[in-house]
Amino acid sequence: MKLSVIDISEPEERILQPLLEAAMKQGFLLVDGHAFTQTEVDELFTMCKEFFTGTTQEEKLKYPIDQRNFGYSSLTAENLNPNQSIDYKESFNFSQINFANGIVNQTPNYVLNQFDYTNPVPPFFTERMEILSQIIVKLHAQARHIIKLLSMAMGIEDVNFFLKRFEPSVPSPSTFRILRYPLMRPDLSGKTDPHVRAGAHTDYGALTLLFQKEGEEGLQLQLDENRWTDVEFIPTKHKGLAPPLVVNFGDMLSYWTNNVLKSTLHRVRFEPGQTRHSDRYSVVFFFEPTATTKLVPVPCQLVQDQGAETSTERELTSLEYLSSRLNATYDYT
Ligand SMILES: O=C(O)CCC(=O)C(=O)O
Ligand SMILES: [Fe+2]
Repeated sequence: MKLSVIDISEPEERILQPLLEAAMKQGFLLVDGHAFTQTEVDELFTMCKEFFTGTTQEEKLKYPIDQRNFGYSSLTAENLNPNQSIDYKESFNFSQINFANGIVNQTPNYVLNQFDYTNPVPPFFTERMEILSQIIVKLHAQARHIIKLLSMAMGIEDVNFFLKRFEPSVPSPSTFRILRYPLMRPDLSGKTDPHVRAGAHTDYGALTLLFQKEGEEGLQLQLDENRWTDVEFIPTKHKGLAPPLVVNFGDMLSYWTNNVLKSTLHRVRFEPGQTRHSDRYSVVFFFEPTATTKLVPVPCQLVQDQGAETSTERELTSLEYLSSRLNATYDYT
């Protein structure tokens, strides 16, 4: 299936309607005309591969994922859909990011009151922080641009409504994540689908940005009950740019908008007939409102119409919402 492509370098009046439609109907779209060059994305993927394949397991395990969603998660540690499948992927998450400068593990530790736990950043990444920070700052800026377009498309009176709640230097639970899905997987107790790498899930947060890589298909969406479709690769229209970013909407944004914006079920699966010769790498940015943002329904007609019968008394913050979902996923030890 080909997703709608929204070129954010085009005039707003041309893209707002298709953007809103994709957000409401598919919950997934591709964003072209972004700020990433092919060269920098290639460099980023090379770095990921070097980290996962060039670091010993002993070293990786010095940075176990913690309650701030920072650190390493080993091959079978996270199960997105434990009833149906066992995931087979390893990842490293960076959180507590100051998006004004892209420095990770830096903003005041907003969960320190609850968990006095601080993973350091592995030397592999501190040595490469300049490239990483540059990418991270850009991802945040791109996500802000997309969410601003969305606020215009949704007809929110204050067009800066979202921008004010996604300030770069205010602490947020946003996370930058790199992943490796191994080509081969062992028979994990014979339980369920051996081709799954990441089980069916919806994302927990607001907006997810994902780099596409040619020849690295595997992401699938569920648009109707029990029908999975592959996200097909689509090249950019701009010379020198990386392919369009895959953008999807998570449960928090759906909740915040009384389900006007769709959070779509997706998974990563290597289909048996596919000619795949190597592991798959993935780089994901989870863009979240600042930690204390209250998720009271977004003030616009579209959302109000939808939520006539739901309470507007909600006081849950962005951090509370996300933490409860993450705590249900990980077994932090
Ligand atoms: O690697 C991918 O293509 C998807 C990853 C994903 O869905 C996630 O990390 O939430
Ligand atoms: Fe996801």
